[in-house]
Amino acid sequence: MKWLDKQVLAPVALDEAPVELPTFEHPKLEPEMPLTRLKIRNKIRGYCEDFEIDNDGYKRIMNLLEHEMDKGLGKETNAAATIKMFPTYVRSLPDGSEEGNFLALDLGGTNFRVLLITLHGGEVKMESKIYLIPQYIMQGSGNQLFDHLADCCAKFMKAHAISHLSLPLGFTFSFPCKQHGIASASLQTWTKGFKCAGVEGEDVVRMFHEAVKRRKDIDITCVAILNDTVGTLMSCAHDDHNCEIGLILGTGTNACYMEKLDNVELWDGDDKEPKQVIINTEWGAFGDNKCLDWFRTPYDKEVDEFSLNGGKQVYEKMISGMYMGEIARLVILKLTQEGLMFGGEVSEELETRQRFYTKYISEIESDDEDEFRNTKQVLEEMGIETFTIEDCRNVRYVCEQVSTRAAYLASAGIAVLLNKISKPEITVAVDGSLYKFHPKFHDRMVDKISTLVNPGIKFKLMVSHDGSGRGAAMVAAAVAGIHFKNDVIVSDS
Ligand SMILES: Nc1ncnc2c1ncn2[C@@H]1O[C@H](COP(=O)(O)OP(=O)(O)OP(=O)(O)O)[C@@H](O)[C@H]1O
Repeated sequence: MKWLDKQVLAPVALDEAPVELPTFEHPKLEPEMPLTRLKIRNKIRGYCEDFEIDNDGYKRIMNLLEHEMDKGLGKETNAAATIKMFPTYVRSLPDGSEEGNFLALDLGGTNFRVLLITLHGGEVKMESKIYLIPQYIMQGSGNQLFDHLADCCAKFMKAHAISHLSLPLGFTFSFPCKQHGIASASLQTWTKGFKCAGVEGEDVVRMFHEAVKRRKDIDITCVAILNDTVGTLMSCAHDDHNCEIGLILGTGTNACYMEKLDNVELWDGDDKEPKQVIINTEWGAFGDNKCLDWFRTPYDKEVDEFSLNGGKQVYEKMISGMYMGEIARLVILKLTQEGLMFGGEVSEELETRQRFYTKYISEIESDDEDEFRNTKQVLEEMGIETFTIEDCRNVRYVCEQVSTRAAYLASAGIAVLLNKISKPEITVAVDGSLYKFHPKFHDRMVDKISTLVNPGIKFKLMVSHDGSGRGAAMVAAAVAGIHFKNDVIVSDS
């Protein structure tokens, strides 16, 4: 085993100035702790203190976010707004009586899925298959991407012996899009590692239909395009009628909510009842106008600099799974280079971009503090030859700082939406691996939202299972006219 059982202190270069005894609560300090370790912890805290934002700071972030959202909703101000607040053309929520067979596609992050969904008597049956999108396609041409999607659909339909059927399809496409109707959306900008040429500004439903036509062996009509936040909200609202917010905390982050039509100056659809529409906020772009620069750390700036979309998705880059591990890696690397961890020995893996996976943060924060079994495993995987229990404690501290800020930033966003909706009881549907697998994300969010939300609003965060598939089928059901019970579930412009 490479880690050291004994508390061997790493040789560190420290100045000899008198050290003030720390008063901080975490990491817990044993009274007999050697002074050198206190000094190291003090220094590590110094490097991490920019991740700590007090409640006044979070309230300031909320004010900024609300201001940006209002700009996004306003007719005159939308063009210059960073948060686009796209109306989705989904006007009301499912009631469980939707019926039929549907295809759904889910593209938006690490995987592409094709699903066959049956809605019947409030029950949902699903069969699905995940298909990889190779890196060369993620960053190739648009036609290549859509040909690949159509190819996966054809393979799936063949495998399920449904190639001869013409089923309605709901397409969950989780990138910032301006919708022109329920089945028409132009991509505004690629995010989350995608960069296919010739798609930005184009209608992605049209491009998908063209790819289907090019191959001639399948007949698919996309009747609805939606974002994964909308799918998440629809899927959860099927079971919980207080659900009015959809939140994604996965590769990226985004949220949608039900807004009154009166507040949506950009609305160009009909004004039938219910006078409301789901707004896809695309809040990941919050901060792209530099309004959050007052608390961004040098690590955030470096992550941005080395991303495919520099200067964009600033809020997303401080919250979501695609970036969180990388932020932690940069902090740990810096601390090691400063001689504060691992005896100053930097491994090749620690120097490699994207090598410290966000799932490591979940594993490390799940650890039993006496043993640090997961942390030791992660450090071994990171090629760290020699480390102490104190190093494990400090690595965990860094992970906690990075992930807590992410949870609190997402909480500030949710508090803004809860205050906007302002109903006595509101459920927030949440999906995404970061939220589902991080051991403390949910609890930290509940704590922080409780301190930030207006009094009199009760909220619940609820995991929404497979929203991208189920939600897409529910919207498709409404559009395809198979569901007749509701007057209007969606409306086309
Ligand atoms: N155990 C884990 N703990 C925390 N984060 C994780 C874990 N496993 C995966 N992730 C992060 O979650 C992201 C994947 O999210 P998800 O599985 O929700 O899929 P996605 O559809 O790609 O995301 P999105 O909905 O944002 O497009 C990865 O970027 C990864 O960093």
